[in-house]
Amino acid sequence: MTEIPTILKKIIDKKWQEIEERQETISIKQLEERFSNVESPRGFVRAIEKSIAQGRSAVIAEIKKASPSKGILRESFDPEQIAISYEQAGATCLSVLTDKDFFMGGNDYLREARAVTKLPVIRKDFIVDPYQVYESRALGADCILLIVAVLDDESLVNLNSLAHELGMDVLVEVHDQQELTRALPLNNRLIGINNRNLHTFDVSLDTTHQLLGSLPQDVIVVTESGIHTHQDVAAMRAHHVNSFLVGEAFMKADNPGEKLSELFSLGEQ
Ligand SMILES: O=C(O)c1ccccc1NCC(=O)[C@H](O)[C@H](O)COP(=O)(O)O
Repeated sequence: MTEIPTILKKIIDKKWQEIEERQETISIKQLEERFSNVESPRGFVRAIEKSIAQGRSAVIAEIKKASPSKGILRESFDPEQIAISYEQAGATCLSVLTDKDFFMGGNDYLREARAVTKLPVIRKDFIVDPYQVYESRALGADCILLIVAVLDDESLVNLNSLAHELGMDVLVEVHDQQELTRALPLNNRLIGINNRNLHTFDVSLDTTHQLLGSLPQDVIVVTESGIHTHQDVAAMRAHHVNSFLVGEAFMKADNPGEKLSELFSLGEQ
């Protein structure tokens, strides 16, 4: 029987094509030459540590116009305005989707959002090749996402080391025990537990609750996807999960920043 590719496989196939095309336009050497024109990374992990030390939830507020599972999330989409509203509402960091084909994102959105705030920004994309790590740094990203499900062990180690060498932080994302076992030897400070199964799109917050017991004390857990209510936030905080990556709930609100304040009551913690 022919294997039916999941959306994740389609995304990764398309990524390799995109990388090939971009390399023809601009080389790694040229990307490196751009580093001097972008501000040094802002300290993504440091900002999260600071929020947690102050007893606040560290909210990584996402800017995404669309997603494969939900289609268009927000018709009126202005990354600069959204970024400003998140910063005013007390977000700790920003997450900007740069994938164009499946999320209607863009590299310019990252540049624009970062330029109008002081917040550290993660480039939310599907990173599979060193070229994209250089590109992320040249864009001004403060952190990159590495999704364990789409990387073999060697690539995971190499991409993680390269990002750190270039001064960026890394959010290593897992969804199950097997992926977590592969992620732990990296000794990364930040581990994201994605509550969304990227093959089926099923979302369950139990994913975070179930994996928590397998994490060392010194790891900061970021719970990702499917956070919509006060109860969702409270259940995580009750288990000492204080870092949240939230997209859809904010993107569907008239005012994303107001929704952030309402969901996290940041002034009151
Ligand atoms: O969201 C999708 O449909 C999706 C499909 C395939 C790969 C990744 C996908 N999403 C990335 C994310 O996990 C979310 O953007 C992020 O965690 C925020 O989730 P949410 O708050 O549920 O928008």
